[in-house]
Amino acid sequence: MIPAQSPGVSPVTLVECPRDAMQGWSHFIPTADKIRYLNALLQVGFDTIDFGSFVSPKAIPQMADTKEVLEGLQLTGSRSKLLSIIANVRGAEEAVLHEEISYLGFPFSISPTFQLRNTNSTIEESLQRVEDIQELCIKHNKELVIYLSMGFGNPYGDEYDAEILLYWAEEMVKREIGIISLADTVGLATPQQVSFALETLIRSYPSALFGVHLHSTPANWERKLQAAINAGCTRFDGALKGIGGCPMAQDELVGNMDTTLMIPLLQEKALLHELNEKALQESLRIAAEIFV
Ligand SMILES: CC(C)(COP(=O)([O-])OP(=O)([O-])OC[C@H]1O[C@@H](n2cnc3c(N)ncnc32)[C@H](O)[C@@H]1OP(=O)([O-])[O-])[C@@H](O)C(=O)NCCC(=O)NCCSC(=O)C[C@@](C)(O)CC(=O)[O-]
Repeated sequence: MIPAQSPGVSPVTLVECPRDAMQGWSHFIPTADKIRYLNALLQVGFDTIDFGSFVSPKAIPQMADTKEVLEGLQLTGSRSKLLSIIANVRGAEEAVLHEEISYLGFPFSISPTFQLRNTNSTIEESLQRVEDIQELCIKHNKELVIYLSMGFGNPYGDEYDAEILLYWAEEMVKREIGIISLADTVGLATPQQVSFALETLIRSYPSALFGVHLHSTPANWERKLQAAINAGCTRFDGALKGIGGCPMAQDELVGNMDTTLMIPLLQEKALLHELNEKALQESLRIAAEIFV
C-alpha cells in the first residue's frame, strides 16, 4: 500500500481521467477493454473517475460505447464517483438518466474558436447550454462541473489575458456552478499564470470549488502542480501514464498530467488519502496493454 494519510479522508480531490486518455487514441479500444480498465481504476481509490462522454460519435468515435461501458462497471465497494463529459443538452439529457453518474462535465472554452471546434456552438450559445444543463442537473440531483477550456491561452490567435479567464469564472459563479476546473487544454500555462488565477478566484469566490485540469509534459508538470497546490487548489485532474488530450483542439495530443507522478507528490504533502497500490499496479498493467 502507498503510505497512509488520514484514513479515507483527503484534503484534496483527485480526479482520474481515462476518458481524456482514451478519447483521441488512434484505434478503437474495444468496449470490453475499456470496462476492464475502468473496473481496475474503480478499485484504486480515486475520488472521481471521468469515465466517458455522451457526445456525437462522429466527433469522438472512441466514446460511442459509453452507455455499454457504463453497464459493465462494478461500482459496489468503490469510493469513486463517476463523471461524464457532455457537450450539449441532448448529451446531458442522456447522462442524467444514469443513476451511477454523479457529475456532468461541460467544456466551456474561453477561446471562441475552440468552443466552435469542440462543441459546434458560439460562446453565447454555450452559455445558454450551461444554464439549461445546470437546470437539468439540479432536477436530477447531479452536479455540473464546468471546465474553462483554453483557460491559459489558445493556439488559434483568439484574444487572451487572465482577465478573460477571471470574467468567465465569475459568470459561472453567478450561475451557481459549484465546481469550476481551469483547463489548460493544450498545455500552455506557466506556473505564474496558474498561481495568479487560482489565488484570485479562491479568494474572491469561496462558494465555488476551483480545480485544475492541466495538460502538461513530463518536463513541466511538477512546477504547475506545485503552483496550484501553493495557491490553495484542492481539486486535481490527471491520467495514468500522462496519456491523452483533446483531439478537437489539435492533431497532436499534448498529454495529461501523469497521475502516477502526482500521487507521491500529494501524499508526501499529506494531501492525499491511502490508495490501493495493488489496484493501481493492475491499472497500469492494463493501460500498458491498451494504449499501444
Ligand atoms: C457537441 C456536439 C454534439 C454538437 O452539438 P450540436 O451542435 O448541438 O449538434 P447538432 O444538433 O447540430 O447535431 C450534429 C450531429 O451530432 C449528433 N449529435 C448531437 N448531439 C449528440 C449527442 N449528445 N450524442 C450523440 N450524437 C449527437 C446529431 O445527431 C448530428 O448527427 P448527424 O445528423 O450529423 O449524423 C458535437 O460538436 C460533439 O460531439 N463534440 C465533441 C465534444 C467532445 O467530446 N470534446 C472532447 C471532450 S472535451 C475535452 O476534452 C476538454 C476537457 C474536458 O478535457 C477539458 C480541457 O482540457 O479543456
